[in-house]
Amino acid sequence: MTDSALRPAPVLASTGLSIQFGGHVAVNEVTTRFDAGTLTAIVGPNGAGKTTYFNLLSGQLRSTAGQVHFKGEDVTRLNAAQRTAKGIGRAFQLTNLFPKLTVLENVRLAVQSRHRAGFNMLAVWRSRSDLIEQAAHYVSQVGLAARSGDQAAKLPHGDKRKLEVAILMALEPEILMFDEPTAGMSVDEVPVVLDLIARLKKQGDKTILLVEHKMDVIHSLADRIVVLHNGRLVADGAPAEVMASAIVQEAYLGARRTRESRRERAVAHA
Ligand SMILES: Nc1ncnc2c1ncn2[C@@H]1O[C@H](COP(=O)(O)OP(=O)(O)OP(=O)(O)O)[C@@H](O)[C@H]1O
Repeated sequence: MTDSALRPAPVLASTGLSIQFGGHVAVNEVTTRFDAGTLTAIVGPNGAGKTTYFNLLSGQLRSTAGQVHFKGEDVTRLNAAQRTAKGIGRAFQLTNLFPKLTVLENVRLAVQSRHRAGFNMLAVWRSRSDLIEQAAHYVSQVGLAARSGDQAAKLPHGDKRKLEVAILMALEPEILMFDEPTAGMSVDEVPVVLDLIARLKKQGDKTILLVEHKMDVIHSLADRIVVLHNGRLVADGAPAEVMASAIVQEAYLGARRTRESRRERAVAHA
């Protein structure tokens, strides 16, 4: 029996996935799979196509070629809401918060929408206090219990990002996608969100995709790294192996080194 015959079916897979904006191919025939219970970091230089690839997986963008499969089902033609209902959840950078509602109300709406998405008729009879209790659980998991009654709009940036994570958790998706979850956070806020992602990973039943620039974050969390460069997948494997590969040194670290050496030269000349 071959290895692939022994391997369980992936939770999410892309096959030849591509998108073109005018003459520019932002994601170019990306074929890969994401297995249950793993955390994959998607890395690459600025403009490599990471966010666009995320948009194609979650349905925010329609591909110009290729397919997306979720648990074996072709979801390529489904829109973002339909994919969310199936279990592909994505934390949005502040765009899915209701600014006038409180922290708890925002999360409660996510809990409610999950019950409706499952066509759970019992949900109709579910008491309001039950929904609130569930919402409060997620709010406290992200460390926002003290801010439950605050309006989302009035939260500092870091707390808004935590609220996004609470909303995502409340949807209880099988796949959790985070696009630079700590971007714009202060140094003391970063560990809270990373700890949350680490805890989600420890549960073992979630498939997590993470676009991240911070190498220390990737090293501490990722089981696997996928590298995009100019829209193409150029490396895919265990973190140590991928980071040591010549193509990554060239495509990703090379770009960073060039910036660093430019900075060093500037300092030397100063
Ligand atoms: N809607 C769009 N229309 C035209 N070009 C786009 C669009 N979205 C992305 N692009 C282009 O596609 C390429 C990939 O962009 P993308 O944002 O996916 O890169 P990224 O790897 O996420 O970059 P960063 O790390 O800077 O966020 C870039 O050249 C970008 O300018």
